[in-house]
Amino acid sequence: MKLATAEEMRLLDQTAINEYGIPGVLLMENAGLAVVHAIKDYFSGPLARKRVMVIAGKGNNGGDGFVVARHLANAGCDVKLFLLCKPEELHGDAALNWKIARKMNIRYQLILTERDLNVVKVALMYTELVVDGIFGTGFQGAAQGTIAKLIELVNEAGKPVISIDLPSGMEADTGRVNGACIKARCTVTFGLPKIGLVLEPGASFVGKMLVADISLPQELVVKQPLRRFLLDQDFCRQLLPVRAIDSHKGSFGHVLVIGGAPGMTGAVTLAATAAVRSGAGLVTAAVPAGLSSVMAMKLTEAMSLSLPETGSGTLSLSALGVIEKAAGNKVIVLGPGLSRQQETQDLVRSFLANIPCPVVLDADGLFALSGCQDFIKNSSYPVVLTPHPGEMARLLGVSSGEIQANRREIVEKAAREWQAVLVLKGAKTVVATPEGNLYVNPTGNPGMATGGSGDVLAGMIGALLAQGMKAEHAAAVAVYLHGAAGDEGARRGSQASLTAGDIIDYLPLIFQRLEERL
Ligand SMILES: NC(=O)C1=CN([C@@H]2O[C@H](COP(=O)(O)OP(=O)(O)OC[C@H]3O[C@@H](n4cnc5c(N)ncnc54)[C@H](O)[C@@H]3O)[C@@H](O)[C@H]2O)[C@H](O)CC1
Ligand SMILES: [K+]
Repeated sequence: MKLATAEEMRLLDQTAINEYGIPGVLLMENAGLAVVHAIKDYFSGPLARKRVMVIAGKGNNGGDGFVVARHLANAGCDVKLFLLCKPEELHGDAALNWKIARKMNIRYQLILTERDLNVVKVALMYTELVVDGIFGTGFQGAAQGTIAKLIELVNEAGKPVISIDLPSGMEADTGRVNGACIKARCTVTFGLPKIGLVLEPGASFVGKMLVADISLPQELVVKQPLRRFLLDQDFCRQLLPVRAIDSHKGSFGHVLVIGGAPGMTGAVTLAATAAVRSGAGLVTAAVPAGLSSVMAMKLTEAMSLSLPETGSGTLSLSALGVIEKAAGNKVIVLGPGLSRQQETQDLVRSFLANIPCPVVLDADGLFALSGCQDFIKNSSYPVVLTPHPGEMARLLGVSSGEIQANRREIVEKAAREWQAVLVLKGAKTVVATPEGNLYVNPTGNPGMATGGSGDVLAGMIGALLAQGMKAEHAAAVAVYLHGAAGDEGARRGSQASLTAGDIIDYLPLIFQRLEERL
């Protein structure tokens, strides 16, 4: 599903109005009607005598609210309209709909100062539903003063809220919530979902997201050069490699997982097993020589390869020659359980200086990347980086908090500068590409914050890459399936008890769902 920024939505609006001659007031009417439809669904019955509060701001989001108030009044609702500005501050289509609401004698109250909030407190006690038309895509920064206090009152009252276009108090383009924000039961967004609705923390204020058609010409929406997408099953289904009837092992590529260190064989095992379970034709786990017998015990479908090791049993610099020789026609997953031993880190940097095949760089492999991101820029093979916020923070020399507060901007900028596909893990993992595409993943749950989960993802990305998928698609589909498998595991067990191995165990079921209807 395509995602839009506030500016992209405004341009769509303006083009619909200026080139197709669709009056803005018609778009507003359709927006309001879509919200009324959601209200009817909420009450699942006639609206007569239902007590509904409509809170309207001074922009067109408020204008949508006036349309809602009008239709609810017509349906016999007991509507209370609260306006958060002086009527003379309204303009355009919002002012027009305000005048109509006034002509219909819809009761209203101006909420201009904190003193006026007492009326809101009483109304909240009696209302059955609140409609939030305070702020939409025009909102920036943080709600202040009386409006901030009003939002807090609404949230404290605990009554169900339907938000118009966006929960008021969050930013459309980032999902940032810098202060008070409406906690909605449902958000009716118009035309296309705004990016902020699917990024944390904003996504947690949205409730159920409904995308309403407000009669923007579909051909206009389709031809818009929008490059951000919310991942879904259909998107992944159409990208999954088809397994031709006359396929053989070689048809589905070879993943070479390189990593492991004393006491850290589990990471390589998980990555290799996940690659097998994600459709790779062949998988090899390349580990320090001292661990190869352990790996041979732990792996069945995957092969193991002994590499030269340091005195402390980690991969040595002299493994580079073996790796480069083995790299032909493979995809390398470099990092699981690698360790941060100095010589092993030097090995990674030497490898990155002359990348011999598509590579997924994860975990301690990312640790070595710090300071030599430029190596990647010159790679003639695709590179996928899979940092969690802490690893990204170290690569950029900022705090994890800084990363989490600016996930989208940071990941898009880094993908462009480093010329790599960047998977920034965390709640609502985002995948960014050097060309400026962005994929937001809705699957996954906090139970997946468990040791080995990242190794599984790295192996899955490697497997889809090995099957010939474009790097950005391999990363996006793997992220979606990884989260879906984790959701299945949490649903059938619990988030707390979910293990990385569980994620692998549910991959067959998740792939089966994708393969249906192929
Ligand atoms: N195609 C569509 O998507 C349509 C959308 N519609 C609705 O229009 C709004 C966008 O309207 P706009 O007037 O541009 O912005 P808002 O209503 O969000 O107005 C916000 C208002 O508040 C001011 N403001 C911004 N930040 C703050 C702040 N931190 N504190 C206080 N005030 C703030 C800002 O200056 C604006 O004036 C969209 O969301 C839809 O609901 C159309 O109705 C139909 C087509
Ligand atoms: K709103």
